[in-house]
Amino acid sequence: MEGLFITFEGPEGAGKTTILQKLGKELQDEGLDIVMTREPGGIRIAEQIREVILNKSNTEMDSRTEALLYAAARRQHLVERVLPALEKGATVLCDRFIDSSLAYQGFARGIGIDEVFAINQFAIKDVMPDATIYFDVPVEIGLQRIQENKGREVNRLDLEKLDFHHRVYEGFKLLKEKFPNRFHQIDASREIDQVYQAVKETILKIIQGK
Ligand SMILES: Nc1ncnc2c1ncn2[C@@H]1O[C@H](COP(=O)(O)OP(=O)(O)OP(=O)(O)O)[C@@H](O)[C@H]1O
Ligand SMILES: Cc1cn([C@H]2C[C@H](O)[C@@H](COP(=O)(O)O)O2)c(=O)[nH]c1=O
Repeated sequence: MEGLFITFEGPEGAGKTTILQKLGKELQDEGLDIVMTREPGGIRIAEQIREVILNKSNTEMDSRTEALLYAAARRQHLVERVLPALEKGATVLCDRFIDSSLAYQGFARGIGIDEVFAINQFAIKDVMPDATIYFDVPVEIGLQRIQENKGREVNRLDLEKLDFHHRVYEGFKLLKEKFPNRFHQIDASREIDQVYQAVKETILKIIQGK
């Protein structure tokens, strides 16, 4: 049996983690086989790589090193967590995946979307998401939300200049155009309950249409 691989993508503070956790739990309570996970991280080795990438003191990190570390964490997480879940027929909800690398490292860092796609092909072979829930929110609103979230630790990428975050947003816009069938855009600037309902309806349709 083959499961469904659904990724959540978008700029900082869009609400991906909050909605993924709440919806995943609700769907589990309804009896669906849901696996919730995140990138970079989700399993021990990838969490260790996450610490290296996001550590605020690693300011000297080269962009290509950064791209390779994300791809390495992705490979390990895919093999250890995502593929076994898909093989047993689960629906995997994953907080970020390859599109974040394409938007952040490929576009915003300026390495190039095609080049970053190529190193990720080495990591993921042909495993792409079945669907991507894209949380569309203006950069300033997302950044304000994370500033107001006092429980969240500020990481190295949060500290990038506003211009970088605008390029990330532009990068995601290009990806929406490149993958129109896979990307399901949600207006994430709305009240959290409205965003939640929209994401839930979208995901249920995807699961029912499987
Ligand atoms: N629609 C919303 N309206 C207002 N606040 C929101 C909304 N969605 C999420 N938040 C709040 O914004 C903050 C960031 O949310 P969350 O961590 O879910 O975003 P994220 O997309 O996972 O961010 P990042 O990728 O930067 O970690 C949290 O404090 C959360 O409670
Ligand atoms: C997977 C992935 C992530 N990033 C960036 C995006 C965020 O700034 C951090 C992850 O933090 P979060 O709070 O868990 O969202 O990493 C990236 O630049 N490239 C990637 O491939």
